[in-house]
Amino acid sequence: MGTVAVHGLRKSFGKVQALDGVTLDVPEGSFFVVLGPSGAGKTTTLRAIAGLEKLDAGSVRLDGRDATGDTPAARDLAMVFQNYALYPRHTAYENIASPLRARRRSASEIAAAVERISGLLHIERLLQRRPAQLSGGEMQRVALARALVRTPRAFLMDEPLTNLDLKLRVEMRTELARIHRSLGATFVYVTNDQVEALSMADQVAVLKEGKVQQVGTPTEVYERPANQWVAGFVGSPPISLLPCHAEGDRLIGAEGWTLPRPRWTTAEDGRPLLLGLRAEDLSVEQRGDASLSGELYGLEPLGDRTVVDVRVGTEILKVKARATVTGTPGERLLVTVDLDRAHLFDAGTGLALSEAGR
Ligand SMILES: Nc1ncnc2c1ncn2[C@@H]1O[C@H](COP(=O)(O)OP(=O)(O)OP(=O)(O)O)[C@@H](O)[C@H]1O
Repeated sequence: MGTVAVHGLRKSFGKVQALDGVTLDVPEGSFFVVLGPSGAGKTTTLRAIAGLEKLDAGSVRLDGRDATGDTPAARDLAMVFQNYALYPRHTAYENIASPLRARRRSASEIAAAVERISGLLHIERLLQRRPAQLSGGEMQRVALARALVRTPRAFLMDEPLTNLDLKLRVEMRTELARIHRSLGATFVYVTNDQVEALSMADQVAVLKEGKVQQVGTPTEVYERPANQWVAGFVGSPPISLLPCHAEGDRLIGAEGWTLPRPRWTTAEDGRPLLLGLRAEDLSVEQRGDASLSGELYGLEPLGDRTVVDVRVGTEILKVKARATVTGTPGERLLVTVDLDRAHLFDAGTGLALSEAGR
């Protein structure tokens, strides 16, 4: 077992509404990521699940049973935090074994559990060392092993990779996803890093100002953002959003450009819209029927590719191009648009328009 479900969570701190009706359903065994910017209410959600936060309203169900009134201990959940201090005088083995010792497990049971988790984290060689004899990355693995050595109902993880350098963080992402598969346990993982979320999650819940904006697989959240805000938060470089409206079979930009109206959109003529274009759905190197005219604003070389900033009226469009692309600021450019992959949002509500016709 290991399902976690929260319904209508509300929590305020003074004037701040940290949670404003959060409802989530975490399936058993899933890697469920709660993604949102700083202050969105991610940690508060996790603490509510763990029983560490007194709620104003809402319920928490664990394995289908109401656990809203249960103590943290009775919930049988493991919290994994950003900072995990190891006991400096103890070896890695003793550190990893400590949660099981505290629960008075037998020596043979402890040895088997430590051996298993150390194997998964590739730290068997380090077990007799003390923290001072470990590198930062090795310490992080030992700390993770200590958190994962138990088999609670679910693991609640609060940005556990934040304090690592970029290289190690990328490595640990792959490791955590692999460990999740091996353990088959339920992970509820909080992060503000969209790459982390998209690369590890089975399901992503996007949170903003205490409200769930969208829940879906990483592909759904990226390819079918529920609203303009999710479209802007998920994806790098950020999606370009251009004010426009439909008129007959054309889209007319506020900046004066026109494009063929995408076949799938149902928007009525004249309604204020935002056209969302991701950098990889735009090109300055190919020619197509649907194009926008602009001028080169800047180049951002990223090694494997270059992001070309193109100014269309007062808007800057981000376009992914080959690393070798060149140009001079101010020169005229045509940006080809893949309208089948474009997004349209209601400019008033920010909600994505129905894509039933796609
Ligand atoms: N104990 C507290 N007292 C007062 N305000 C709090 C408290 N805990 C959280 N808040 C406020 O509630 C809001 C949500 O905080 P929370 O820590 O859940 O956000 P978060 O999404 O985890 O952010 P971060 O990514 O920065 O950790 C924030 O505005 C925060 O300032």
